[in-house]
Amino acid sequence: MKSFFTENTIGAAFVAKPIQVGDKVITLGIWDTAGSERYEAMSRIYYRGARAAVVCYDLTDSSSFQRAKFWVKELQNCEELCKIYLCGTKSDVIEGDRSLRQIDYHDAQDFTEEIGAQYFETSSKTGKNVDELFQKVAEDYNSTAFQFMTEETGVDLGQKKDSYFYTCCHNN
Ligand SMILES: Nc1nc2c(ncn2[C@@H]2O[C@H](COP(=O)(O)OP(=O)(O)OP(=O)(O)O)[C@@H](O)[C@H]2O)c(=O)[nH]1
Repeated sequence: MKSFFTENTIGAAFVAKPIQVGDKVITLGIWDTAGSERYEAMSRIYYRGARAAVVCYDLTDSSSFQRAKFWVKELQNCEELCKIYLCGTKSDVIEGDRSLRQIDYHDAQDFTEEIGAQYFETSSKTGKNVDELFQKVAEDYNSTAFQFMTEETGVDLGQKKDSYFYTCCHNN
């Protein structure tokens, strides 16, 4: 998720975010990929091998929810091990005026349950729920790291500090 007031993403932007989980520090490697169709092929490069994906949509724009569904399907088909977090953005806007909400909270939650994901509503403007979302990603990663150890022979993710994951935002 990007900082507030940004240019359109072309390709992807990367940031490393260390997060304290118990007595460990998990450093998330976050790729912020372009949400627009124009950069679809490029976005695919970044989610390969991702352990988590935050698929964002704009709570005030129903077409962005449809687009988020597209990415969810794509991730489910291509990245079996990738845990999905669905994220409705611009919660500050709908808190200011509820009539601007285009996706009902319960509909988003139902969809999230259907796909076995987790749902968050955030604001990049106020920062609301953003830390909570990344904290959850890091905690989930930490608790499944040992499971991956058995699948990836020779790679001890319990010792490895980085977990690479990506976000696909579509707020426009
Ligand atoms: N009020 C409010 N505006 C937001 C929020 N998040 C994004 N915006 C605005 O929405 C517009 C698009 O935001 P971006 O973060 O560039 O959206 P994006 O979907 O990631 O766009 P791409 O990078 O092109 O994929 C910008 O004008 C932002 O300032 C938010 O949480 N609240």
